Amino acid sequence: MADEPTAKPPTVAFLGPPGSFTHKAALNYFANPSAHELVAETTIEAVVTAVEQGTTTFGVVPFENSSAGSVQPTLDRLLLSARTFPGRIHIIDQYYLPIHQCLLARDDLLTLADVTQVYSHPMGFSQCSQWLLQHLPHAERVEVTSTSKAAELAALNPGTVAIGSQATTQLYKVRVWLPNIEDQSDNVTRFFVLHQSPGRPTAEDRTYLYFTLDHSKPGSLCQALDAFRVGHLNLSKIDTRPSHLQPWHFYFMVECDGHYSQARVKAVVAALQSVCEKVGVLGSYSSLWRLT
Ligand SMILES: O=C(O)C(=O)C[C@]1(C(=O)O)C=C[C@@H](O)C=C1
Repeated sequence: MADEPTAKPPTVAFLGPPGSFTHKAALNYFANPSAHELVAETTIEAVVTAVEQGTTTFGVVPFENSSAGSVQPTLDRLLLSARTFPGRIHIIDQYYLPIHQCLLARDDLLTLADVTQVYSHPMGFSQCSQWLLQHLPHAERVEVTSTSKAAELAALNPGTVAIGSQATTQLYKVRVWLPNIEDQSDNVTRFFVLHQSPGRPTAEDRTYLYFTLDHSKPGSLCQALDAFRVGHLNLSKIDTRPSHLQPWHFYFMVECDGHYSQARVKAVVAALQSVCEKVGVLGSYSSLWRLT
């Protein structure tokens, strides 16, 4: 008798290659390894595309870091998705991961003076900028798509090092030369979990949304922000990103209290719609700090 086809587990796309901090966040969040298949993508944009096109069930992307700020490729790609395919992608949860950066090197590199190039993700460089100025001012910085890609390259190229996670030492031929080189020891990155269906309300939620307005009208931003004051929704984050529609035109990306399914959030979104050119909701998720 032919074997029954076994149901494939849900897939989770993450910024790869394996050994990135996003990989660690995905492993921690989807803690039961046999219930999910983790799939490495080469860029943050590719993770979002996979969720958008339904080739993966979930996606995990870095959103912001406590010392380096917002992860702009994530903001821009989420914005593009919301504008091109409104409602296709939802942020359904957040996850916080402490980030400890290591200087990673091959076994044959013995003094810092011999380092010619340092590979890392732009956020890795930003989190270690003081350390780099002090210890490797002479080395060229080469930005790559992730800290695990950096480790992979440092393993292959003599004279180079990487800034990244200790986890890469089990995957690539690099060792931890120096641990904890981040400028702030309480360095934390917040990640978003993406899915095609919205998340259910919990006891305390936050909503991430965007709007744009007439930049030539005095007080238009004030009017938009006033909708949150009137609706008693606290704001926890605000960014501006270029709209790419015309020069010097921006989208505002805002995180506020509440779940989009609640009347109080819907009322604020309706108020925004009456004063803004465009408004969109990117998702609602628990405001709980889940940290390991
Ligand atoms: O390069 C990685 O390892 C990533 O997972 C990306 C990323 C980021 O974009 O912030 C994630 C966590 C750290 O803040 C550094 C880099």
